[in-house]
Amino acid sequence: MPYTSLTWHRAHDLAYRSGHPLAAETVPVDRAIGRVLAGDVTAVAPVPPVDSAVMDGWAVAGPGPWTVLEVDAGPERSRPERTREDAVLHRMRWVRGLTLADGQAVRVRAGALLPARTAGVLVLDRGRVDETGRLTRAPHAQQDEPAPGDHVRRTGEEATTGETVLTGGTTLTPAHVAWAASCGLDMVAVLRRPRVTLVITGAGLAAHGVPEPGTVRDVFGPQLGAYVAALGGTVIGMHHVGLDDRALLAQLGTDAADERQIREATGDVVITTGGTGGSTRHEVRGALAAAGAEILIDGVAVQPGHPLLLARLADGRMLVALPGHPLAAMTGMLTLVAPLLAGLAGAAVPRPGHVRLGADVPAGMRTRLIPYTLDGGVALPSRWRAAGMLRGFAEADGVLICPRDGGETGEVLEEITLPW
Ligand SMILES: Nc1nc2c(c(=O)[nH]1)N[C@H]1C(S)=C(S)[C@@H](COP(=O)(O)OP(=O)(O)OC[C@H]3O[C@@H](n4cnc5c(N)ncnc54)[C@H](O)[C@@H]3O)O[C@H]1N2
Ligand code: MOO
Repeated sequence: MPYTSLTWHRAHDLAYRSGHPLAAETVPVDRAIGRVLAGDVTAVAPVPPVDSAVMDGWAVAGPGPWTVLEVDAGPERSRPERTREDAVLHRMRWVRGLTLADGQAVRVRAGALLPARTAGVLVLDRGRVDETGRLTRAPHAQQDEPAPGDHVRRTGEEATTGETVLTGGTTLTPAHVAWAASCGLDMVAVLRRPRVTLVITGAGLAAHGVPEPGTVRDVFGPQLGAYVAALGGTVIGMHHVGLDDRALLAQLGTDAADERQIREATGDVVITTGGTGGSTRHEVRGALAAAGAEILIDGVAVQPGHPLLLARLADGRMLVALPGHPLAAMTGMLTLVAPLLAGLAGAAVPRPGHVRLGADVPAGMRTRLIPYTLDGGVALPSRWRAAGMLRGFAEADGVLICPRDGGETGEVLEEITLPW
């Protein structure tokens, strides 16, 4: 038996837990932002991989004064096309093979590789080189500087080879990806994004312009794909299904007979809109029953979005049926689709935040999901919050989860921040 009239929190939790994490795939690090790591990532080399200078100056060994060693000009010197980069690379190769003896120094720039046996870096304005190439400390420098290790970034000071540098389950940010790159990684294993098929049902849905009286402009076609993407899914197909064909919902999947149906059958989630409430309430449910689907949730105790459905199809895919009323569908995405996709993607459960009310909300029949705007740090509930309205949601900074008893100005309520 499906759960009926579940509380928002229980429905949200059940949707999260009903999605089993998908298989992993390996992707280049720079394509992994926003993806969820399939497992721990370890450093393939120490970070940093070599000792390097933090400041411009001289790498020195021994107490000083020092003789500043100079690289010879190199074999390419005579070549007219020799670039500055050639010279830098030539110098780098020279430093790589160099071991300083006590009393020797080499000029270095910030970030540059240090020769072996470097004790520390004497900062540029704290040393003087005379015309014979002899380096001494400037009059204002301390007599024992640089101290051992001064201005040196040591090999492995951030991470050692094999150390765990990112943990599985992390949703990768640009900063994570930069860190993975500096740990020497080219590829990372991430969980596959959930693949979603959209099925928009209804009669008289107009794709363009101002609809004739009695028809409606389709508001799901233009935005559900982007909404799904913002929640971490990938839309693999979008279908418009007329009223007479709602029963066809049952066929989207298992009995694939052509290439298109096979593609759909490999998806993970089906989202339908319309046909969930009132006179049409048997249409989607009937199609699901005919397909042998297991209905997990039939109705959530919220407004708008009460007639939401969550089902598991016979082939294992999950189906969310959203109501046709536009705001009810939009908030239904936050109630069931956001946690379902997070669960499938292996990401953490999206937890509600908190915000202080800037106006009273009267009591209602159920928990209400109310679009709000932030004004000076407090939440102003939108006037445009009925199930058929989109204006409040379009302007919103988030959606309040307002209890049945309502809320008073100054009270802190739970809220869901929008994913865009
Ligand atoms: N007698 C009862 N009537 C209704 C009940 C009820 O319990 N008893 N529940 C109401 C609630 S709550 C909701 S929510 C709606 C759910 O409606 P459906 O899911 O059946 O949606 P449709 O009938 O397919 O469409 C309703 C309405 O929504 C608009 N719509 C639909 N699709 C689109 C679209 N792609 N773009 C823009 N607008 C769309 C359109 O105005 C439809 O007429 O049921 C209540 N009724
Ligand atoms: O749940 Mo319905 O969304 O109130 O109109």
